[in-house]
Amino acid sequence: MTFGTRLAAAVADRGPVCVGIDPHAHLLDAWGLPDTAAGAEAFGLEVVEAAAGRVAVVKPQVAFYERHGSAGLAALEHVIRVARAEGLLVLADAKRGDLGSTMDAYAQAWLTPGAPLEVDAITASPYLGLGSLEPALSLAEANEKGVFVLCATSNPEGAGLQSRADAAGESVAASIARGVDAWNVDHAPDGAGSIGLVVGATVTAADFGVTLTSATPILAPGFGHQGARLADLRTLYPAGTLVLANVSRSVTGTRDGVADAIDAATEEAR
Ligand SMILES: O=c1ccn([C@@H]2O[C@H](COP(=O)(O)O)[C@@H](O)[C@H]2O)c(=O)[nH]1
Repeated sequence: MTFGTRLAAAVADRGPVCVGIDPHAHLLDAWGLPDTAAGAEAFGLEVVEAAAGRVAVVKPQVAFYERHGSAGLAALEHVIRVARAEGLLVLADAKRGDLGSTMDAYAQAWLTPGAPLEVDAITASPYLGLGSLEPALSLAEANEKGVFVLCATSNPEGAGLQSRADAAGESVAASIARGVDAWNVDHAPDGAGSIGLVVGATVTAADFGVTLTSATPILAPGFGHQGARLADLRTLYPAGTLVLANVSRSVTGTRDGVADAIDAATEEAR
């Protein structure tokens, strides 16, 4: 079954909340864990335990494991394995992006069955041109995986670049959205696309000239800590779009409160 179809079924079953696994040093400290690979692993496993059966997707932020070197990557591998075994879809926020032949290697690392870091989907950066991501999109399709391409990001610095328009008036973000949508229409005629866009909840897609469609799933970071409200989910994104509403710091602030915070987030999003 394609990633897009699995994602649509999981979101229909468990709702749109995606739980971010971001073991910031200050969170490890608040949880009474060491700022080490072992601490990040324990954090990740506890978040997975709380998320399992509650939400469709978890999103480990790869940077917080990479900062611990090879031990951190081993910890991430373990967290990913346990999450997938628990029936969660795992979207690795790796933001990979490079020229085609290197992009192919990134895709082999993350999107190949049996690879140590195998996940269900990754985030990717189109800064080298959307076409440079093609090897990852093709491998994702062959292996029934997904890729979420940065489009209009939630950070305040993003718009300065992403809203820049070409001579015809099309913004960078709109051109990425159009290209991803065309891929999904071509490759997923049933309408459940496996290639998504990252469109932050702190921005308005229309301000970038971006049209969101039902063919293309959306990863929406920016809820909670960055200021957007889950209660506004349906006004922020058009009806009919499959949206993953990411919450990271706002549900992992206290070690014994993660499950309750996830339940509250799910309720608010509903
Ligand atoms: O546009 C983007 C793309 C990715 N992110 C990532 O999402 C989480 C947000 O964490 P919060 O604690 O919920 O703010 C984090 O991993 C970012 O790197 C984003 O925020 N915006």
